[in-house]
Amino acid sequence: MIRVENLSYQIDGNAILSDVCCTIPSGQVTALIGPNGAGKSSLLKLLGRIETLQTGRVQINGLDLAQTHSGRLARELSFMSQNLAVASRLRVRELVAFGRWPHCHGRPGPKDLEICETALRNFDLLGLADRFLDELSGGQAQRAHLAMTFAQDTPWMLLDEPLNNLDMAHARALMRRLSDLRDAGRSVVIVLHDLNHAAAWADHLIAMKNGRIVAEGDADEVITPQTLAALYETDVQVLRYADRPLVLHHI
Ligand SMILES: Nc1ncnc2c1ncn2[C@@H]1O[C@H](COP(=O)(O)OP(=O)(O)OP(=O)(O)O)[C@@H](O)[C@H]1O
Repeated sequence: MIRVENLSYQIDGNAILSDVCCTIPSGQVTALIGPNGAGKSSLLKLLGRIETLQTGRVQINGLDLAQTHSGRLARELSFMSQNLAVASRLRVRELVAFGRWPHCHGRPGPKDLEICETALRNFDLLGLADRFLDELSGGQAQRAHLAMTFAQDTPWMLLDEPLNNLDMAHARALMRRLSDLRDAGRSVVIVLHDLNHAAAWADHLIAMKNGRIVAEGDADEVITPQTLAALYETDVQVLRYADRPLVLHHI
């Protein structure tokens, strides 16, 4: 599990996260939801040690985040950012191979090559493997970064809005793949704006607003008209489909 204790975070004196406490269960898909600016990415970046902890403590499977060696951490968790920094003269295959760095330190063996090939195949990238990253569409680039993250093959995956730019078929395929990983014992923390993907696939949801957690639980506990109206300050209808909440918010 990830245990978050009394996490507060400021930028230039402004409170971004205030006294966040939560337990993120292992072996589940946990979705972070909430309006723009709620603090979801900030929390995820602190969990992935992309940003440095200021106040509070985080333990990941018993490892103290602040004390863990970078090499060890990179074998425990992978992180995919919302903002993809694309190094243009890199080919897709080379980007995906970077995912193996924590395991092989630049000297890939047969197992590393096989994992990269599987990641390329799983994200529909075999035909694009030798393309430069700046020759890809937005969704193809997103899939290339996802393939790199999958190739890292860690017990925990932290993904910030991974559905960005993905068409509906690739979005559903990704969520299915995450669900399969969960069934194989992996743990996923995912920032999602699409509440129906959260309702359909997440085992646990954490709703954030103004740098605080305002609701937590399974989809039936969190995806309610009352909670969503308070969270997003807009009217929302919640129906049911396939025994899950279905959110209507587009008209
Ligand atoms: N580098 C920065 N400098 C100043 N303020 C920042 C910086 N990064 C984030 N913030 C602020 O921190 C708050 C939380 O941002 P964060 O990106 O964590 O929200 P979010 O819930 O992920 O939002 P979104 O859904 O829009 O991606 C926002 O008010 C944002 O303006």
